[in-house]
Amino acid sequence: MADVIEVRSLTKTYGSLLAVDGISFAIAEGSCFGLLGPNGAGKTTTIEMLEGIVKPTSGLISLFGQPASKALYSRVGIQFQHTALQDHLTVAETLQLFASFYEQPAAIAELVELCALGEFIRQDARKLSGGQRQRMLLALALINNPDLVFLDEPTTGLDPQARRNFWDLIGAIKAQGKTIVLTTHYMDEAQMLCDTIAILDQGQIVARGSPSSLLAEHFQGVLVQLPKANLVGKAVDLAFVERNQHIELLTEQLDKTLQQLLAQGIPLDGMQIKSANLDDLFLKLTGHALRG
Ligand SMILES: Nc1ncnc2c1ncn2[C@@H]1O[C@H](COP(=O)(O)OP(=O)(O)OP(=O)(O)O)[C@@H](O)[C@H]1O
Repeated sequence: MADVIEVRSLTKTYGSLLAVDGISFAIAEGSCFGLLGPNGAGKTTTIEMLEGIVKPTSGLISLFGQPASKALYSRVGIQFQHTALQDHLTVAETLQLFASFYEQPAAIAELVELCALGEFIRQDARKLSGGQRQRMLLALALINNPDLVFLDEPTTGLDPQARRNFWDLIGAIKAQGKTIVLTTHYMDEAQMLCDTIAILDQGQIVARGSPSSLLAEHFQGVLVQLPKANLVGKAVDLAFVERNQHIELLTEQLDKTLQQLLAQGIPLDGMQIKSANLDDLFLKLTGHALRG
């Protein structure tokens, strides 16, 4: 499949600060690509360079197989976290206003159905719930019928149900063959939606691939977590790492590990067994937690 975005040695400096440090990656057509990382990692700067909003210090960005140019951005839609909306317009009027900016806008009725805006289409666009507002902003991002859509933390602040509804919506957009670039602070969201992720840390990509292949590559087995209190006065003869209030062991042989713990007199009360997730991956790769 063709690459919709190709980035080579992309760098952005602000004075002496190297915000994005020579990163390279490609995003395949029709895929959902997630850019992840802690605060200050360089995600927004990277996305804004891809969106044509911030000028790179150096490096190359190709869109749809050609060097990025103003004309190619007509095929791009962007859902901003903060979009200025005009006062006293309903959702329907806001959609019509944004559609009027384009020669060939998407069919509004289809967007209303896709983004489930029908229930609140006559409401003031500035007086919507968080989930409703995000769905409307997504419809606005799709109003020029783009082939490539940027979603910047689209579910931040939404309740779990509204987040899940939004995930379904992203799935529906993907099913239309559009390519999606997503930033999110929610690792479950990235794991659920993204075909490929890149984890940024201090301006560099520290891991890139599909969530499942990255997890399989870095974690063979399961994680066993035990409260630290269980270890008081015991000498543990197994490799583990300390987390906040518990220790964590990675094992491929769960039976054997549990037997070893019991043989060393370590109680298993409060034990949890889990598969590694993207938070664990980030911690392993960088030595610090993805969220503070
Ligand atoms: N316009 C700017 N001028 C100076 N420094 C900037 C500017 N924009 C970003 N930075 C700095 O560049 C680094 C990367 O910032 P960026 O906003 O890209 O990170 P981020 O990963 O998006 O973080 P967050 O999750 O907090 O939004 C940070 O150290 C930030 O302070």
